[in-house]
Amino acid sequence: MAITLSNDQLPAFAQSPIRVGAILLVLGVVLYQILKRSFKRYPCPLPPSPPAEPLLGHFRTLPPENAHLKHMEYAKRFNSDIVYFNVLGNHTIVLNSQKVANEILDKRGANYQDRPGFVLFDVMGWGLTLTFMPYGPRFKLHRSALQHGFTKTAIVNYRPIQEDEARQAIARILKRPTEWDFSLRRFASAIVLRIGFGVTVRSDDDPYIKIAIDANMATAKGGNPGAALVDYMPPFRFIPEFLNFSGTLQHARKWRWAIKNLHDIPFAAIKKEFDEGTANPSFAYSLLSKYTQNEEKGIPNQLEMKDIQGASGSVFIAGSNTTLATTTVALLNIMRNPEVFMKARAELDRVVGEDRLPSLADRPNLRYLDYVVEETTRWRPLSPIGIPHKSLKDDTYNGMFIPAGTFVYYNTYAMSRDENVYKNPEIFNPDRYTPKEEGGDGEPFLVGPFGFGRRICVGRHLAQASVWIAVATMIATTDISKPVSPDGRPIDQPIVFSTGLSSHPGKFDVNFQPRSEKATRLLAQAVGDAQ
Ligand code: HEM
Repeated sequence: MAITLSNDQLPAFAQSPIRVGAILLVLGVVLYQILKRSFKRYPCPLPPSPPAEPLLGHFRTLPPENAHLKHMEYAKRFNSDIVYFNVLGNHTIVLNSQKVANEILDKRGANYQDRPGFVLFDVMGWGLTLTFMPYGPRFKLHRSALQHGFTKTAIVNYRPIQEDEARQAIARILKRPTEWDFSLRRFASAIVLRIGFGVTVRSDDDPYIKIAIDANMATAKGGNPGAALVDYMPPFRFIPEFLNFSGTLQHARKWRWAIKNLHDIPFAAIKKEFDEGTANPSFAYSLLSKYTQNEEKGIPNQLEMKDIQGASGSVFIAGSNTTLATTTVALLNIMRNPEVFMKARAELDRVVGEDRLPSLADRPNLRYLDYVVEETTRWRPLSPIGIPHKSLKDDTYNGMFIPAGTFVYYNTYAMSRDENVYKNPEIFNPDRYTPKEEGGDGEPFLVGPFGFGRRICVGRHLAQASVWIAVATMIATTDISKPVSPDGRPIDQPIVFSTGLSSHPGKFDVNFQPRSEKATRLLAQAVGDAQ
């Protein structure tokens, strides 16, 4: 018996013949690409991989959640620290050890400095953002400008900003302890807005905070970079809206305004102040100065105005949520491990004393606090399987073939749990880095949390300094412990980490108490009337 469906019984996408045609066309092109890549012959075997399905390859094998854990299992099962996947015809490898990540991404970095196309993020308005930029002349210009702007030496200029924002944040936490997460969010956003664009956040309801929240939300809801349908089918980005059945592409188009605001509003403010000669020093300021000097000398500018705007926006998007999540993980561990808290405070008291607040100039003398920050990024790397690189040319490693265009993920989480390197890796233990000559285990710092090779995080020194000063100021002025139940027992809270390309801890409660009247006075003097 034939079943006939009326038009309104069909799913929405099937009600328009043009839509159906467009979908079939997209599917046809995808199919062609999958077949073309899947049946290609290579000079030597690809790295080991689990069984694949026809056409889909490993599309359904790759776990959408907690991928780092599944990849650790695969590495064990195949006894190989490189595992291969074919995702809809795209070659993908996952590097599961520090050694292989160094060999491939560091030592052969020139070949692995491309990125997969982050088309959705481009549509959203992040096209001039280094993190999502493919290898090419524009990448080189942005990379060089940002690398130069955030060297260990260059960031010394930003210390007063970091110290000021850390003190303001801790003073606010002591006033409104239950809103500690908002204070840390404001801290992380304010630092990158001040350093990136030279604009200052003056209150909790400052319009810049709203701009930052909107931009972060729009970006987070875009899903994982490189994982949307349009990332696999770039021409699909031009599809007219009435044919657009992709929720993520609809979202990206709808929220472009938020990313545009983030680029336009702070930049217009700094540009005006720059022209009037009243701008504060910032990354945008230094690029604008260079631009003007070149113009005056008649030297052609390689970075156009829109590049300066994009590169300053990169500082915000790459530096705000990352710094927030890392500071939050540090706080979580300080709360859970009273012995770490007491040891860090004893070190601060010994070196800084109680008559002033710690500053970044004290950092070389406060080694244990450095270990706390290093242990934070090892214990819970922000990007458990990294932000993927892409290879430019065919390569062979240990008899395994890595075709040009392969997406390369690095499993930093697996590296952080490598028992050949880290004893009891689940334990948060900053002392693991104490040198052997001093009776410690002399375990190495983990470099993977900030990536590898020619795409390594350009803001890593700045980020570590921001987390460090927040933690130092917190420990010096505030007693931090677990909340207690009505019968006086400390409450252990289960913490859920979000999964995806970056992993953030969910909200938890903390018992914050002022350490002493003196400490509170020092904070109040330092922040003045800032709220
Ligand atoms: C604790 C905080 C941070 C963490 C954990 C972090 C981590 C990372 C990671 C894993 C990558 C990818 C590296 C790779 O692909 O190999 C990256 C890239 C990047 N980070 Fe950070 N980051 C942090 C803070 C910052 C800050 C404050 C800035 C500001 C300047 C920044 C700017 C960038 C940029 C521009 C890139 C893209 C580099 C490229 O693609 O060439 N990051 N970061």
